[in-house]
Amino acid sequence: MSLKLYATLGSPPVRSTLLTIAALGLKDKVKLIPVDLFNFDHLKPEFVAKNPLHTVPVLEDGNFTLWDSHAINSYLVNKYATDDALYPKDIQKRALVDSMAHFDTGYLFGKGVRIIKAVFTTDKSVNMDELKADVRESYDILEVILNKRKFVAGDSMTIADFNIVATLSTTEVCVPMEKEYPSIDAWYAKMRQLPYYSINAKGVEMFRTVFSKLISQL
Ligand SMILES: N[C@@H](CCC(=O)N[C@@H](CS)C(=O)NCC(=O)O)C(=O)O
Repeated sequence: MSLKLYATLGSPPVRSTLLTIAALGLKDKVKLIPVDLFNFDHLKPEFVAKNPLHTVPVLEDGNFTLWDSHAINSYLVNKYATDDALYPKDIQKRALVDSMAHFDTGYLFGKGVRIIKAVFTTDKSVNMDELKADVRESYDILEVILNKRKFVAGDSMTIADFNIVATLSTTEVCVPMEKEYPSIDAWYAKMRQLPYYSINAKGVEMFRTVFSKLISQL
C-alpha cells in the first residue's frame, strides 16, 4: 500500500478525509504531503497536473490519483475497509450517502466556501449578507434532515457525516448559527465524541485563527 494525501488541515474537505482515514485505522499508512494554499502550492504546475481543479485533498494510491474528498472517502472505504458501514453497499443506503455528499458540495460547503474565498482573497465586491443567508438556509435544511435521521444519511454514521461535520464546524466560524437547531446539536454531540474527532477540532482552530485575522482586515 502506498498512499499519499495532499492536504492542509485548515480545509474542511481535507479534514473529512482525515476523519475517514482515522476511522479506517489507516493513519500510519498514509503519507501527508502539505499543500500551503497561502503559498499558492495548489496552483503550481506539478499540483495542477495531479488535479486540474487545483483543490485539496488529492489522494495518490500508487499510480492512481483522485481528487474530491467525497470521491476519495468512498474510494478508501471501498478499497480498505473491513466492512461497508461507512459507505454501505446496500443501493438505497449508499444513495442517501451520495445525496448528502452532493448536499455538502452544492449547499453547505458550496455556499460557505464563497465566504471563505472572499475573505481569503480580500474580495470586497461580494454581498456578504446574501452569502451568509445562503449558508443559514443550509443550516435550516440540515436541521430538517437530522430531525428525521440519527446521522446525516440514515441511522448509522457514514462518510457523509465526516464531510458535513468538517464543513459545518468551519462554516460556523464564518456564519454563527442564529437560532436553536436541536437536531443538529444532538448529532454534533455524537460526532464530537468520536475518539479521533480532535483531528477536525485542531483544523477548525487553525482555520479560526487565520479567518479571524483576515476578516478584521476586510
Ligand atoms: N469538492 C471538493 C472541494 C475542495 C476544495 O474546494 N478545497 C479548497 C480548500 S477548502 C481548495 O483547495 N481551494 C483551492 C482552490 O479552489 O484553488 C472536495 O470535496 O474535495
